Amino acid sequence: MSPGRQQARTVEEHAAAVLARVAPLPADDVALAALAVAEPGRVLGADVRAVAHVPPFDGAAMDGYAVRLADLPPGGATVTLPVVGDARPGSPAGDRQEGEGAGGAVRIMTGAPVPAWADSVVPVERTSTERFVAGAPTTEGEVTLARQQRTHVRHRGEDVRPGDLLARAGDEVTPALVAVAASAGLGSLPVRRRPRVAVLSTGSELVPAGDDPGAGRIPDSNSLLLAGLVRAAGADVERVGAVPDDADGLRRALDLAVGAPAGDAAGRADLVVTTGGVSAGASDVVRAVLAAPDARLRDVELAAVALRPGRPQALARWQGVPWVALPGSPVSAFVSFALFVRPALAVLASRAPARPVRRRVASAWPSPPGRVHVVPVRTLPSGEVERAVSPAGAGLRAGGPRPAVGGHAASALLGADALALVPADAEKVEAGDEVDVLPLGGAT
Ligand SMILES: Nc1nc2c(c(=O)[nH]1)N[C@H]1C(S)=C(S)[C@@H](COP(=O)(O)OP(=O)(O)OC[C@H]3O[C@@H](n4cnc5c(N)ncnc54)[C@H](O)[C@@H]3O)O[C@H]1N2
Ligand code: MOO
Repeated sequence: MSPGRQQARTVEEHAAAVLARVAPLPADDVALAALAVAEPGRVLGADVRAVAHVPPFDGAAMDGYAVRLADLPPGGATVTLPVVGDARPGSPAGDRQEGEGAGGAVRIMTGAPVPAWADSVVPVERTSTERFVAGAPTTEGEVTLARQQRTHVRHRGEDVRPGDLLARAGDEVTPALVAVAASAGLGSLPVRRRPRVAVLSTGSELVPAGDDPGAGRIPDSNSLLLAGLVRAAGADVERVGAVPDDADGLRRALDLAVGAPAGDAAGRADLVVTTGGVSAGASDVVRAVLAAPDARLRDVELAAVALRPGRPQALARWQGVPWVALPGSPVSAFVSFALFVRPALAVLASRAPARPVRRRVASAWPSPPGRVHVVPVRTLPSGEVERAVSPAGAGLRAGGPRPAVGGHAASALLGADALALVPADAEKVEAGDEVDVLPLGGAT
């Protein structure tokens, strides 16, 4: 289609068009220590299998004496055995001759290898010694003990064996997986690179947050919003900030945003997300850049999506990097991120995307038909949802009892934990209706 014409689309069609532009990133081996300390939430690029036995040897599960069951009388009668040695954690069981000490008792601490001839550990509190004194030399020459019900030996490989599946491709790396992988002989895991996302907002009215805006200007909130949402979705963010409505300025900012020159994958963005400038205005700079031929620009799609808020959308590639252009109104940008960008980040990272769930509505709200109406909601303790308002109720001021609606009324997001997706043909939402709700997973 010609880049000047908007294509009418459903939400699903536009989401599919975004996903068609991204693919899972490659996986690299990353050291377990780095995953534990600095890289939470990475996703596996391949199945993970154990390479070693856990436990790696037969070891004591109790502090006590390692003995041979055959040397203890059945029926609970006691026997006195000579103490023939010590086995401490970290000392190899193999440093004694095979069979050396057999018929005696070896003082053994939890985690130490059990001598090859022994098959049972009697806890110290069940013996004549009663207790070991930490740090003190152990000198007793003999010990009186009896056969126990349990052997208190952890057997080699009883938990994990080489080749056992520990986690599947697509699973998130958790602290427990890092720990179990370490025990099972691995030093690293194959994880997908985190997506790198460049975000920038467009608009000559924008000033950096905290600056005095002056007449007719407003603080740039979208580049902060997008940066935070990208981070919350587990990707790395490069925030370029706000760019005025000047086509050449936007082209330069896009060059900066995509990063290193084509061909140098390291440091290059995987996705560029912009806000603003996609509707029909004379100063809509994204539209202007998308309409003019440029060797850096490819695969332009302008879409009018049946979505409220968030109708005007655009897609392209800049220097080969997928570019998702969202509308500028803050709630429109938020909703568009949840519906179109977050799923793309899930594909890049090889994660399962967030799926809508069905929720009952606690109290009615109006819903203009014609487009999918996305409503910030909060979940009540009962599991029902109600329309979100800001903590101060500020959104309620505009039209009496009804919250202010539309792409500009962002304060309702402060009270939201999910987005209700009301179908395009619904004229109202009544208490007791069930609606699809997309959980925000803490990312608002
Ligand atoms: N004639 C038409 N006008 C508009 C249409 C249309 O179809 N025909 N669509 C409307 C809809 S729907 C939306 S949504 C907006 C989206 O327009 P743009 O993407 O071009 O966004 P802007 O015009 O740049 O900004 C819209 C609004 O949001 C404020 N804004 C923009 N960027 C930021 C930012 N970084 N931080 C805070 N606020 C921002 C901006 O000042 C405007 O108030 O177009 C409608 N118009
Ligand atoms: O669709 Mo606009 O995104 O109404 O606010």
